[in-house]
Amino acid sequence: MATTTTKTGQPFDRDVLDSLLRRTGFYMPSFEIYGGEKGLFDYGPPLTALQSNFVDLWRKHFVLKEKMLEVDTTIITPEPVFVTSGHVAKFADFMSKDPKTGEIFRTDHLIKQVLGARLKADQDARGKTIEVEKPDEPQKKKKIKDVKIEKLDDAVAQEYNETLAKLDNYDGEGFKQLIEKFEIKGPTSGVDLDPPKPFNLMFQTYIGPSADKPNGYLRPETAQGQFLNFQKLLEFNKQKMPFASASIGKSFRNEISPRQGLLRVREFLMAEIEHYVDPEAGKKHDRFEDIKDTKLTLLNRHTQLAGSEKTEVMTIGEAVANKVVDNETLGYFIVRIQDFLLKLGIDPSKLRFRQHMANEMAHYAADCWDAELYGSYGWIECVGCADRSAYDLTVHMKKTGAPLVVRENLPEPRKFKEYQIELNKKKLGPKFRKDAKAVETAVEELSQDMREKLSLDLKDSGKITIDTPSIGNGKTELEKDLISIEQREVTQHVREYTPNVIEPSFGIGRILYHLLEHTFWTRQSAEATDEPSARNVLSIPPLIAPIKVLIVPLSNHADFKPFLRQLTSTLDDLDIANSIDDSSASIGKRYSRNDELGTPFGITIDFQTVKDKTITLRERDSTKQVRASQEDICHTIEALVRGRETWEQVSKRLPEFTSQEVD
Ligand SMILES: Nc1ncnc2c1ncn2[C@@H]1O[C@H](COP(=O)(O)OP(=O)(O)OP(=O)(O)O)[C@@H](O)[C@H]1O
Repeated sequence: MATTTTKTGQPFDRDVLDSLLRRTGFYMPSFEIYGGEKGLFDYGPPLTALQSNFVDLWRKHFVLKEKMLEVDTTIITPEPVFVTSGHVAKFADFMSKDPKTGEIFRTDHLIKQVLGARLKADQDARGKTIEVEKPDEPQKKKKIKDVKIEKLDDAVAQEYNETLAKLDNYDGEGFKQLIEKFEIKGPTSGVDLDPPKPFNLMFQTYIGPSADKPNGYLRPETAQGQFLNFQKLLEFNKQKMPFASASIGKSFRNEISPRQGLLRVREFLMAEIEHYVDPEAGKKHDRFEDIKDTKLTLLNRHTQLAGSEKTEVMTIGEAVANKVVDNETLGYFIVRIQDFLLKLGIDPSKLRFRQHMANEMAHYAADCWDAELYGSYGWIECVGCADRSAYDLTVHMKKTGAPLVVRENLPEPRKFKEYQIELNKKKLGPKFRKDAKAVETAVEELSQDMREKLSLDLKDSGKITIDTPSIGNGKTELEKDLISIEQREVTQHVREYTPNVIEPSFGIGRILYHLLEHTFWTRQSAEATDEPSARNVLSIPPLIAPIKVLIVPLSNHADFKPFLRQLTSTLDDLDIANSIDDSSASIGKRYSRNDELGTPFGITIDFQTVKDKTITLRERDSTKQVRASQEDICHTIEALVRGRETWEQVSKRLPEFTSQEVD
């Protein structure tokens, strides 16, 4: 477990938070009464409400503010879509099997765990001090290093750290070599592991009753559904570029070994944006100027490749100008992601953006940064922000023929020279028969540079050789009676291009779990009660707290009932989630239970209320209270929940109320 502290500087204890979350019904293992199923969790009322508030905030922050086109596409996806997108071939993690115990591990996680444990043992051995008596001064004790067998050679420890810093950069062969080099064995058996094998993470399924073999998948991301609707969305946007689509929905990944609670699950809610941008305009962003001075904590790929995790703080303006971040649009979204996470209540000191290393990125991606959050599981990717170039739209267009392109009328006709190819189809068909189409496609895909080179070859030798990976030995020869390549002047009135895509991709469960870790702390000064958990607090910001106000009557006295009814109905009318606790527990205990649920405000109704219609308002983190009329308190709560006023401002404006009875 990584070391982390709460906002008050106390060591964070994951077991305490976990037991709080389970006891108060934030989440529970799915199918628990059937024994449960790894990597599947149900959210109870507090976490479901928190998730809804997250989604609401996300829609306001991104979809509404950025005028995105939100879509809701299907989860069940026919196989050809994921064959074309490359997921069937490549959406895999490497797994290592222990031949003796049958246990299966995700290879990179196993290596990380083993090297991490060795480094920890090394640190313990180096840092541990034992006390020995100096023979000449028996009364004085001297601290010496306890050199244990676990202590690593300096060079080895450094190599371990360097390997861990760039672990995401390895593939199957690389992992195999690491396992051999570092002598990593089955953790329980101690025997050699089978060589790492790729395991595709998609769940396969049968669509319809007549399928005799699996013919579909549950989507592992929402992105493809958005890409396939590109043409319709562009039309909806009146052909105007740039624009973005967005989608919030469930995704599914058959994770090899889901062992990190809510962080690695097999079914999870994602929120994804696909922002389409003209690559020729340098991926500039209209509002970059507004955010260019925002500071970010960045861990770039060069630092990681040098075996270090040292971050640097710089403005996004500097990062883009120095090409640390590839372009303005990518930079704009990195800043908007940071703004969102901070609004949510993420601790800024536990947020960094890490750049992907070359091998870690999909081969088509131009640049990719993950928002990583720090917690008891170490640094964890919670939002990916990738420049996917034109890859997805291009492959789907090639496969289906659908014009997933932008066509723009040029203000002035554009004249330029290009190499054009003509094939003699009368001869091509009979010569290549079933392969003729593949040859034609390979020719059409030749770049202008290649066409120029081949036109010279054709002139010199009367024939050319092109790459045709799906035919014979992968090369095809074409003689000049089959093909001609000429440079011609072209006048263009309409420009046609495939947009590039910048994709911020949020895993909602991972962010929510970190929010809970970041906002959890234990109150030291509370009164002792007979509940062991009484002092735990979740300081979830009012904006997204599941319930905003708890209403507590001093007792069950009938005189309090009309006030309860009136208050709850006023708060309901203001759209402020509230609950009533009229149980017989002491007011202090009732508030403590709600501090654990992250409820930011509490209202007490007491005999003073009956006399003068005033009520008290308590703030969760400070436990301070103010007293005012019902109307004033309800509007104050509204201002606090909508972020129009802070508690500091309220506590200066309204008279403080002190009562031993309440906290
Ligand atoms: N198994 C999972 N459980 C929960 N959230 C997930 C899971 N896999 C991915 N996510 C979330 O979806 C986001 C986008 O997915 P992406 O494909 O970039 O993740 P990834 O790189 O595959 O993650 P990892 O390397 O941790 O498996 C991640 O940032 C994360 O928040």
